[in-house]
Amino acid sequence: MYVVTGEEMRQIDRYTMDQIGMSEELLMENAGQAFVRHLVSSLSQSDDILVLIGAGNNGGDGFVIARLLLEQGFKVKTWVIPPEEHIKGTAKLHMNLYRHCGHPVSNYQTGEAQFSDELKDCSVVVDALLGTGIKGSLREPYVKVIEQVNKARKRVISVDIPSGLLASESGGERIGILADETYTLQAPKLSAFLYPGAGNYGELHILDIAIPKRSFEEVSPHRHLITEKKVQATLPQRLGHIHKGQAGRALVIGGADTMPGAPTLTTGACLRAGAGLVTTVIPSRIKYSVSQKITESTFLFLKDRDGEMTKKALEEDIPFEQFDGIAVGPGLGRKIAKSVHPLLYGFSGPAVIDADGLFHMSKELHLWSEKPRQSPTIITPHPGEMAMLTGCTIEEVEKRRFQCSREFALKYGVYVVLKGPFTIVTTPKGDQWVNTTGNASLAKGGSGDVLTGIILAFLLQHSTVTDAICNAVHIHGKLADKMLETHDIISVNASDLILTLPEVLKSYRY
Ligand SMILES: NC(=O)C1=CN([C@@H]2O[C@H](COP(=O)(O)OP(=O)(O)OC[C@H]3O[C@@H](n4cnc5c(N)ncnc54)[C@H](O)[C@@H]3O)[C@@H](O)[C@H]2O)[C@H](O)CC1
Ligand SMILES: [K+]
Repeated sequence: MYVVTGEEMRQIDRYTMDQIGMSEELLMENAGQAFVRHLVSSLSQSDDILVLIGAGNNGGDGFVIARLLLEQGFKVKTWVIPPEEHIKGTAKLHMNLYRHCGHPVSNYQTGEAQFSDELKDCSVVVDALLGTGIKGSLREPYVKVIEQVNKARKRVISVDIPSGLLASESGGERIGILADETYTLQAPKLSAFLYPGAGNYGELHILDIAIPKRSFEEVSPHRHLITEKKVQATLPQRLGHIHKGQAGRALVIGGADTMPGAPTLTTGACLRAGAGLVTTVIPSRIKYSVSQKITESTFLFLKDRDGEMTKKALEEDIPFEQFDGIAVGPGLGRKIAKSVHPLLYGFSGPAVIDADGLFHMSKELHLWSEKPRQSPTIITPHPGEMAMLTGCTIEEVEKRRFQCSREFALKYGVYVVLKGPFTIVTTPKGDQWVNTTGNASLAKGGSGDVLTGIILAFLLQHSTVTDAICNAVHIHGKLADKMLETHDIISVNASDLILTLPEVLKSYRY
């Protein structure tokens, strides 16, 4: 499943029409058919449905939807919002088809007062005002109508995208329909995953309107959705004759006097996610508090200063060659200078850099561009850490989540896991994967440490790095979703996620 910009969707449509030979009329009919097929089970014959039609092809979809609903006996009022003569091309063709069936159209331009009354009295609004063709700031009469719809607090269902939003941008101050559900056509658009606009989408559904795979392959968008099906098919298997060394020897480096919990969580998650052996490297001074909490890992206690492991101890006292993969950073501390590149450069396995590890990395980026690692490096920044790494503000990172992480991944040859609602995984070649699991309970200290542990464990058990990371991100979100079945959203702790791993992983087995 691809994730596309408005421009890519236009190219895909063009290819489908010009090269495959499917007409726009057919695609529009398919869009309306698919929309109605999915919607009818949640509608009742007593619903009063208002279909709002704009000037472009999104409005054309609206005419198909209105016709099909009327033919099935639903009560539908169809409102054309711009002057009717603005409706052209394929949308006009479907308007005529609708009219030829004997169905009536109301015009907002001549019936504003009646529109307000009907909006007040309806139970469902179908938003077919504007789709991916919108440019620049929203013009009248759309601004007024959208504000009115948002105030009316009806069940609102948007066609393709909530009208007013741009397909590829985050929304910001834009006025847009606040939908309860959005039925997007064939492939989700970027703005479905970029806040604040993503909040306008409501529940996102993806409709198959029969655009062939070939059209997508020709345009080849580099973004994909992480799907449950793919995760299920690629989760690590454990063979009967395997021994613990073959399930991956993991090294977790982190912790400081003020942060003993972070490496504890990473280690716990790494064990629960299947690593065969885990060694936790922490400063001597927290050895009792951490080792008491983890039964199954072994430890290396390093010399510390000001409660943190020293640069010298990190570089000289760890037998890196004994391990298959590393996670460095959780609770590592920032008080004294450390360097991540020399630790990892000669290491032959995958390495995950998180939290304070990213802080130290941000001070030595020249090293990473001069000497990229041969083995996979995975960084797991939240937007604040991404801002630190790129020199952008957090707002800029949030607005340009896809671009920002891709630019960084390409420049430094690393995998980037940009965390947040809809975490984006980017490969060093620039392919991107968007995650849709998880919820706001993860906005709590420690949840990132758990993710790092799962990523490390999966890296040691999967045959491809991208699958390992995508599956870890997906399962981590799923843990939070599972927790909400029994816990309130504000009271899920990071350690609860680790306890939920066995049940969630089991539910993914065939
Ligand atoms: N994806 C597909 O395969 C299919 C998509 N369909 C639908 O088509 C729309 C895109 O249609 P398009 O005609 O390009 O654009 P819109 O309907 O979004 O609107 C264009 C319309 O809006 C006016 N306009 C532009 N900018 C503004 C603005 N800032 N303020 C007000 N008005 C604006 C412009 O003048 C045009 O008149 C897609 O989303 C799908 O819903 C096909 O139906 C099936 C195939
Ligand atoms: K719309």
